[in-house]
Amino acid sequence: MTDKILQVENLVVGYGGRPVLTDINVHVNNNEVLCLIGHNGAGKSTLLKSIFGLVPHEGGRIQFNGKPAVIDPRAMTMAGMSMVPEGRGVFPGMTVEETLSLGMWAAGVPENERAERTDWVMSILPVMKKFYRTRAGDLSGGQQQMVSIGRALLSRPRCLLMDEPSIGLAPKLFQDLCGPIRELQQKTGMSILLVEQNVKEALKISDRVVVMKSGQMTWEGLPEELSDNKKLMELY
Ligand SMILES: Nc1ncnc2c1ncn2[C@@H]1O[C@H](COP(=O)(O)OP(=O)(O)OP(=O)(O)O)[C@@H](O)[C@H]1O
Repeated sequence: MTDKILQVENLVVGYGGRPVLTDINVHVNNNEVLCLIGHNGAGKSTLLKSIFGLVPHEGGRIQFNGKPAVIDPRAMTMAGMSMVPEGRGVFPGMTVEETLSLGMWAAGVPENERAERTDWVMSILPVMKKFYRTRAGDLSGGQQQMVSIGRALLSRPRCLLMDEPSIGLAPKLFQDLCGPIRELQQKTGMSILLVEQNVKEALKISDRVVVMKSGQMTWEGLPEELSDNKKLMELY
């Protein structure tokens, strides 16, 4: 087993011929939380989408668990990757129970394992039990975010991609979510690639940080190196 669960080399991605990621090199180790930060439009979401097979790349390569990644999110899920998309991606008309069932179907979880998987996710995010039969559209932003994270965990990923989970959440709610996520990551040895604008909270649960600017990686280091706001400003 390689110590790098994910390796991205010389990645080039664009939309309609316009380059967005020009030469990205980044890796995620087994059992670590890597925080990816950068200003709006730097290309963070595009990077996550290309890693998860939602957006094709024009150059470079992505290796996941020692194998080339494919441009097929379902295949990537089967291979052990999962994504919490920006904006949560829950269907307002579906209850939490239905959302999780659909998620398990999409992730190819065998029918006889689905009850146990649901129980496992509920044990990580127990507050979800309270709104299990509520339609996602009737939930608060924080509750919807929990559903989105719960759904991503159902496949028991080895690597979880999270795109700005704090968006639309009160800072306290995001703090409340960070604890169980870090705990789960440490318990399972899962890796997390976390894109976050709430840098202060994100750094608290991260092992390493990369900064992205205009489609390129511009800095890599430890969270404590960014505790000084001045340094952070320089890098942005
Ligand atoms: N589907 C798309 N088609 C065309 N251009 C796109 C598309 N998605 C993103 N872009 C462009 O690619 C660039 C990078 O966007 P991206 O969303 O990856 O950045 P980001 O760092 O995640 O920004 P934010 O923090 O605002 O979410 C932007 O200029 C954006 O307008």
